[in-house]
Amino acid sequence: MEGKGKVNGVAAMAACYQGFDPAAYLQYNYTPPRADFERKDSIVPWKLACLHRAFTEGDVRGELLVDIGSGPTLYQVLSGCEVFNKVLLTDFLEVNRQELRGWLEDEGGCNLDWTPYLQHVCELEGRRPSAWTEKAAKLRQVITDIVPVDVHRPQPLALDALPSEGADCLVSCFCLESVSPDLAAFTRALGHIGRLLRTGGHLLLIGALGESYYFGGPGVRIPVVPLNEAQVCASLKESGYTLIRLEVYTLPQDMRVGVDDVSGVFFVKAIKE
Ligand SMILES: Nc1ncnc2c1ncn2[C@@H]1O[C@@H](CSCCNC[C@@H]2Cc3ccc([N+](=O)[O-])cc3CN2)[C@@H](O)[C@H]1O
Repeated sequence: MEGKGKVNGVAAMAACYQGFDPAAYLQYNYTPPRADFERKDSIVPWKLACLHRAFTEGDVRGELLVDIGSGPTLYQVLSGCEVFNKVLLTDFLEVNRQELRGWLEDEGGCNLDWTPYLQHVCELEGRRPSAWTEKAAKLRQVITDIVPVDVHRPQPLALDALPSEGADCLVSCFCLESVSPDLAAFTRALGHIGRLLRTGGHLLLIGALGESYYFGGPGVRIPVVPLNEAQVCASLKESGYTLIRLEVYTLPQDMRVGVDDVSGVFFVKAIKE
């Protein structure tokens, strides 16, 4: 029964994603108030600070960074692009891969202006905000490809997508809990992506706490497995990671804008044993 339930749950989830609307999703989550660089308690600056610290504190190094479930967003790799000379972006939907290619090709074909994000991360790096053009060029230089991914497959990427030794670092933001029908599927997915990571490589994981649904577009209600910190830590341990740091952001009331029922956001830095 569990096997049958597993297939139906994952297939049903994939069906939900057919209505995903990148432009709406970006509007819901990556514009003010959730992305307000003037507000100390806005969510996006908190996420960017976690990622900046994690990538620059000296233990994360190597050749290849893979972003699992990039969606239509780039913020996940704005710090990592200064540390790795190869960045692989991945997503399940062609509409999201197309959104990312639109930015990469720099012909105005994308639905969000990433300039304020680039400027903010430059400031975190002690650079002038006007260095954002150099950061954009750096990012366009290190992104090697934008490929399909399915975290429910034991091999989430095509076999030729990675070198045999695997990735040196994985980053994944708001993906696993949003594509898993239940906690067991979330934990299995963590294990699947772990197989893409070399032993001793780092996992940087951002996700939602207490989220049971979100809107991936007007009227596109997508179920999410609600997680708490203890479940995240237990799933990491069960999937072969050692936790280095867990940080939690609790949403202020005015960050609850009706596009989901998220109560908090977690940031995890872990290492694959
Ligand atoms: N089987 C699969 N394998 C890999 N990726 C898959 C699969 N299926 C769908 N995908 C891919 O995964 C998806 C990633 S976007 C998931 C959105 N997560 C929830 C949303 C995000 C969000 C953002 C910001 C804040 N905040 O507080 O600031 C809160 C929240 C909470 N709501 C999407 O790209 C899909 O294309």
